[in-house]
Amino acid sequence: MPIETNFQYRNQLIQRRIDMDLLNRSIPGIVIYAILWPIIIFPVGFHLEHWDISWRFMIALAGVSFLRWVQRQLTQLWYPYHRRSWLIFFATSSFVQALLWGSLFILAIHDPRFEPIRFVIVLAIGGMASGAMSALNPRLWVSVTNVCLILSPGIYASFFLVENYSQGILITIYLAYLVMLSRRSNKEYLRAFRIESQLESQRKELERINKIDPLTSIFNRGHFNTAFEFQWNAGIRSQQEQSLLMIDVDNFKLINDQHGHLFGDECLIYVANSISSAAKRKTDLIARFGGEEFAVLLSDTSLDEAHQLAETIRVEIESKPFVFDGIELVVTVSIGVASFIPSAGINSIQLVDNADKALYLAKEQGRNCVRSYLVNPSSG
Ligand SMILES: Nc1nc2c(ncn2[C@@H]2O[C@H](COP(=O)(O)OP(=O)(O)OP(=O)(O)O)[C@@H](O)[C@H]2O)c(=O)[nH]1
Repeated sequence: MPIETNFQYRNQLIQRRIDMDLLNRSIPGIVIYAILWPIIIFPVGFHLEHWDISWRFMIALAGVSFLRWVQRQLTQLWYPYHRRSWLIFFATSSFVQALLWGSLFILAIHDPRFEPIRFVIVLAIGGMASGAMSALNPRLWVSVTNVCLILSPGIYASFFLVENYSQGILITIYLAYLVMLSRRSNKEYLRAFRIESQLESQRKELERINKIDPLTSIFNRGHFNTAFEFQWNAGIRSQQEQSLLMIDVDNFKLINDQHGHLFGDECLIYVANSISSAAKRKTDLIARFGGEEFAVLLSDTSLDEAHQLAETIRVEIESKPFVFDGIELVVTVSIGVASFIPSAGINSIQLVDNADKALYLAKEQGRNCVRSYLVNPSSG
């Protein structure tokens, strides 16, 4: 993936995670915003005396909560296709609900009909503002706007409708305190989030390093063993033939001795690349098995097909001289091939043993050749 696309993708994942945190943290609010009003008015019988305003607020608050609940249910279908409209709907619906409570705040402060429930409304609004601040914190603009919409109508009513300045100042200080707190917790949230993402990418990198041979950048033996075991067991179910190539560089000790270890290392990289360019199927598992030995596991491949591929690899390596540091060298490999249809009675190690035996035969019979393990391997 190009760096820019990778960055965009990572950024998308981060935005998605933040939005889902926002959604999940706001779920309790969906219920609380809707049920708080009936809890306040029913016990004191406010709805009997002022049924008109009571029912209007009840329907409005429950309606917005219902829409927010519907959005939550549709998130899986909606969010991936149109994140922007999802976020706008989320913010608008929570702002409308905050504004409804803000209007109740004005009424509680200056409308005499609200006298019996004034204290409870103020208490509920104070709690709700601080709850909204922490729940909506993943997006600072959503939490700050929400808190402002809940509390600023109370500030307006205190200063301009009932001229209770100390009350107005108190609510203003409370609002400023919540905004400051909101900024701080948002910073902490993002910091924790960044640390978590860094740890996650470090974990993935470690996992990758654990699987990869640092010299040749193909899989190492540890990963090969795990993947081989997995593929073998899958083969027992599917009854697909599994073939294994064991590839060994010929006279590699001599190459090292004559041209040095650095040259030898580059030579191993060259061989690994040549094998990778010949064994192209996504299911081919290529690994460095040991020093100058490589293994290729081919699933759903017969012995004949594996032998052909081994021959292609051998010819490919032999035909293009390896050049490093001005030195040109013809490198050759010997390859042992073995094949099995996995069954519960056969240990996967048997396939490795057979491929090793065939490799040994190839070395014995002059190197730079391919030998297959048959019932009688010498007939390969
Ligand atoms: N440069 C380098 N050499 C390595 C590495 N791993 C193993 N070797 C060397 O590979 C050589 C393998 O030698 P041998 O096992 O005798 O095999 P060979 O010389 O290839 O002989 P045949 O396999 O019989 O053709 C040893 O000298 C190891 O030190 C490595 O990562 N880099």
